[in-house]
Amino acid sequence: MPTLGFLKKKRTKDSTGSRELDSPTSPIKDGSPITPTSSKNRGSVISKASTKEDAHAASHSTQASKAPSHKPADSMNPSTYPQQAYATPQSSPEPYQQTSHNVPSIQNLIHPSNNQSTNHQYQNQQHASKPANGGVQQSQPAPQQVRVTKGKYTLGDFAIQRTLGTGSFGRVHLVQSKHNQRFYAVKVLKKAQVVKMKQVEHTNDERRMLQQVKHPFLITLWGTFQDSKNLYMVMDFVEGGELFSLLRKSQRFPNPVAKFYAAEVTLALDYLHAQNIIYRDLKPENLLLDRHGHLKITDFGFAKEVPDITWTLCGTPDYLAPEVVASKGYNKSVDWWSLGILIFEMLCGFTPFWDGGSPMKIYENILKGRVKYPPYIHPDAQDLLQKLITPDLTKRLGNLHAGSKDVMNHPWFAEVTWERLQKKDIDAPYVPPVRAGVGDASQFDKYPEETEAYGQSGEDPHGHLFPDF
Ligand SMILES: Nc1ncnc2c1ncn2[C@@H]1O[C@H](COP(=O)(O)OP(=O)(O)OP(=O)(O)O)[C@@H](O)[C@H]1O
Repeated sequence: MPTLGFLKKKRTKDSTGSRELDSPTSPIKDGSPITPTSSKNRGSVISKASTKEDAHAASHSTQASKAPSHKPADSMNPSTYPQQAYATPQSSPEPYQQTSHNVPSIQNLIHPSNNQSTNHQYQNQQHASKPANGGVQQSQPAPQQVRVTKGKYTLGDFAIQRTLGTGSFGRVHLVQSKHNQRFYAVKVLKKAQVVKMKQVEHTNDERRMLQQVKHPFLITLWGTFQDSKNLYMVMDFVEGGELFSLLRKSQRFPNPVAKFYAAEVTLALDYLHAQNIIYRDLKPENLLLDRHGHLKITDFGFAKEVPDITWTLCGTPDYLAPEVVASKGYNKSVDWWSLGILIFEMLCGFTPFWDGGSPMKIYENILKGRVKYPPYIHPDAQDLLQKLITPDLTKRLGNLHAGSKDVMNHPWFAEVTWERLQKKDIDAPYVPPVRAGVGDASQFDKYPEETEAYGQSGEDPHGHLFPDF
């Protein structure tokens, strides 16, 4: 039975990939709903493997695995989901005051938002007109031109504030611009660490990809710079915290809530794939909530522009597609597999191949490909999941001739009005309790602060590897 302390347990990320295991209990052995730990110890597999051998070796040695563990929930009655999930979260009684916004409702998916204030910034974007085939828009066109990040910044332009999150190579800080007083998030990467972990190419890719993309559900990069030790990426500060935290507090999401987030992710994947970008690291930790409760995908550390196929082993163990685990060449199909894992995790509170926490065990399970669907999953959702979490690339939805349209046209998404969703013209099921625009970081975990000063001058042996920063 989960206790308050259990759910409150700090999720720590670390660079060694160690994980906390609360219980070796298999998630759905006895059919009882389970709840995972709130410990965010599920990091990414990071390998710059270019051959099968490299990839296998890397999967055994360099993965930084952070998987959730699971415990049986005490009482989870699906009929009480909306109230239970949001009105009485187990880990924190305060933040989830019930408002008209945070009562999840299927209506949210089909009725436009009254909140016009969220729309203005997207209304000039191009949208394909609604086809007669069930309301799914065409894949979004690639932008006419690459968005150029604004000018060059320096550390002196910002007042660095608290840490919002940490990753394998550095951390993300809340900062305030000394010029316009606005708040931003700055990702600081230690160059030596990036080089040591053979992530130079991925880091340069991350910068390039982020500069290139512009979409309502993708993070905006405003600029980059570097000093002798660190790389800096200036992004929008996304105030509502990680979807991961909300999911752990809620244990699992009601069907319409999972559908809302899955639909926003689907639009983002559709956009990325239209530009031949594979995202490769889909998971709730990388999905942030903006002040209105809409998603922003962050962390493009593994995003890759790939017109055809690629072989790199990267991602997060629980979310890896079998073709990645088996070190076969792969393409955009891996993101659709991960979307299936994400939807499963949102609906169940645990990932389908989790088993005792060992990445090797997870990989074995992925290759076996057997998924047990708990009885509370809606039949339409299960049908979609079966079509996404399939090793057969000739059957995986999203990877077929019609691409993302097959996913968007699936019956589980039937009530989604994609054009309105794209314009954020549909109320989110949960609005984070933040004070907008004032640097309110209350939705983020607290981390020990960096002790080494930024902005040091001196020897810079790695600077030449990052010419675009
Ligand atoms: N733009 C942002 N606004 C607010 N918080 C952010 C933003 N970007 C990142 N964060 C926070 O910082 C955390 C780490 O960011 P990110 O995942 O980009 O780092 P990373 O070093 O690539 O991590 P990992 O090692 O898991 O890949 C995120 O999980 C999130 O909590």
